[in-house]
Amino acid sequence: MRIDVLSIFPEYLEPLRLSLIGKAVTDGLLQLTVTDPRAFATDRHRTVDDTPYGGGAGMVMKPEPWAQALESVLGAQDDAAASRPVLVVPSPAGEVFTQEIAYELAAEEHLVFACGRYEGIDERFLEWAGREVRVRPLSLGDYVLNGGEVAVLAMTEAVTRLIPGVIGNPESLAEESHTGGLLEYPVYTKPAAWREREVPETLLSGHHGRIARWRRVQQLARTARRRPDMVLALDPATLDRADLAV
Ligand SMILES: NC(=O)c1ccno1
Repeated sequence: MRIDVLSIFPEYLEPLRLSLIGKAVTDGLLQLTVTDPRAFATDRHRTVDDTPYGGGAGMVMKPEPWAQALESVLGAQDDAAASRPVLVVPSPAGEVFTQEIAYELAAEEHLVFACGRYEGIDERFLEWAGREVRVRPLSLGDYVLNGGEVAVLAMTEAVTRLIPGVIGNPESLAEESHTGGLLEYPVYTKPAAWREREVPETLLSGHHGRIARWRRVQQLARTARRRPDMVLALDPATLDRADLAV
């Protein structure tokens, strides 16, 4: 997978060089670049924003530096790419990013993230880009950040960890929250007794069937308590008779 990030604060993306994502790059599982649209601003002050037409507070990012920054990374892509890249635009006005979308994006060959700032990027840039790429405004949630960089860090981690070979043990992906429509069960490790608190005895039983059942019940109960919306969205076909007895 190739990921290109467009940001006027490239240093914000340095954490992507660390840990599992950094290792995915060194292992050749991920190509990662960061491009600053300010490099394509032609005036003496390298201006990338201006006042909004129609008035209003704040500044809007000018389309031309973004268009040239996008052209520079599309020009560098492997022409053999089977499908058009996805341009993810982090925005509070976007579709809410979910684990399901993370899996969708992890299946793509080429992602470009455009980290807008201020009041956003001139809409004509997104319309123009739509000729070459699939534009996808995405939001981390119903709140507003100062820019897209923090969202890109989160989305990039959520996506790249799903790329085969990035996570050491792919089985650990199978029982995570939001996989299968439920939140994950509580986890425990040594010591068995800690500050007068014991590990649930089922987990010490060695009885795999009982342990699996206990975990499933915990998932259902935790999801019902914390995210009743997810329970309502469950596909009844994924529930078995024992689940309905919870
Ligand atoms: N909610 C978000 O993802 C966001 C991105 C930029 N500002 O807010």
